[in-house]
Amino acid sequence: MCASTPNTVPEPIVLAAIRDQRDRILVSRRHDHAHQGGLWELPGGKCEPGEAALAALQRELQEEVGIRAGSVTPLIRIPYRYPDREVRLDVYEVRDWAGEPYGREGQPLRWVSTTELEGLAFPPANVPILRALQLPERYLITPEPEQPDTFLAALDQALEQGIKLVQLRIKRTPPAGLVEAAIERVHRHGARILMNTGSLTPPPGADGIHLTADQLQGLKQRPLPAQMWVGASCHDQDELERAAALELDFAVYGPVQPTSTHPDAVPAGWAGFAAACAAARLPVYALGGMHRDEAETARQHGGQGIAAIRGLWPAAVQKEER
Ligand SMILES: Nc1nc2c([nH]c(=O)n2[C@@H]2O[C@H](COP(=O)(O)OP(=O)(O)OP(=O)(O)O)[C@@H](O)[C@H]2O)c(=O)[nH]1
Ligand SMILES: [Mg+2]
Repeated sequence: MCASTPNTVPEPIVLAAIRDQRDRILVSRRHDHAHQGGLWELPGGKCEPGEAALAALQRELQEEVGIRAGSVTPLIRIPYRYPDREVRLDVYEVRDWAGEPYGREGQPLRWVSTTELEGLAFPPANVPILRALQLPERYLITPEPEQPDTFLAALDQALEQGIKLVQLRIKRTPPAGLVEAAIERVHRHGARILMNTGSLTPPPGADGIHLTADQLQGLKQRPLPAQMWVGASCHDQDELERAAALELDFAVYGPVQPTSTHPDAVPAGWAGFAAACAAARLPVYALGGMHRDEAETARQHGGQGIAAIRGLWPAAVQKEER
């Protein structure tokens, strides 16, 4: 439900990220006189008192763009405080619908790729929503590279299986040429690669960095420009808040389930993960004991998807390396 009693802020808003088969998103332009007027937006609006979120979404879609949504899945929830109002944006992904969208209130509509979204002016609350639209459901973290050939073969296999975001996690000196070869392979598959090596400066060609929780603590500002991506590992609400305050692109949160790599850590469970995501102001991946097919579960709990080493690294090679 998106009901609110008179004294509970923020105001619940439902938004639709309508995605067509070419992976384009439908955006509309807000009327000049509206709150955040003149900016681009996702269709949607305020829940009426007592109205369930999905009912509100269907009503807003009918009123604003004249369609009826088919399958609807949660994408992200963003709490945001404007100087004059506080909102909670619940964004749902809509991949099929009945009717042909048109601006029923006379507003201009456009279908744009997730890259083109970057060039449009949206209300500031939408920044993490745009990132959520660009991020995949699975985030592969690589095991420490040992044998370059075996490592690169496994990486190829993971990419062939559809991995679109890779964290190259290297804690020791890597074999010569391995980083360059990994970057080349990732890009060949149209995927992105973030470095987790302790350095805040990515090597040429890499798409950004992934910060450890310790690195996150030490930072006063976002370490890279907006066109590169910065993710961070978080274990509690304070760290998630810090990652959002530094305007990072996403976080991983865990452990969500028990994991052999951190046997002493108390898992948050899915309920704990859901609570963390609900308060976070950026996309969050579930980490710790995740299996490849749990991305949907993570989504249902308000997450972006799953992050994993073992769960996403090709099994055959994992066995060889043991
Ligand atoms: N629809 C929409 N609203 C957004 C977005 N981002 C964002 O911060 N908002 C804020 O969410 C609030 C709700 O927006 P709305 O104006 O669409 O509400 P509504 O359709 O019920 O309109 P109404 O008040 O004319 O009935 C506004 O304060 C708006 O600034 C967005 O992407 N789409
Ligand atoms: Mg609206």
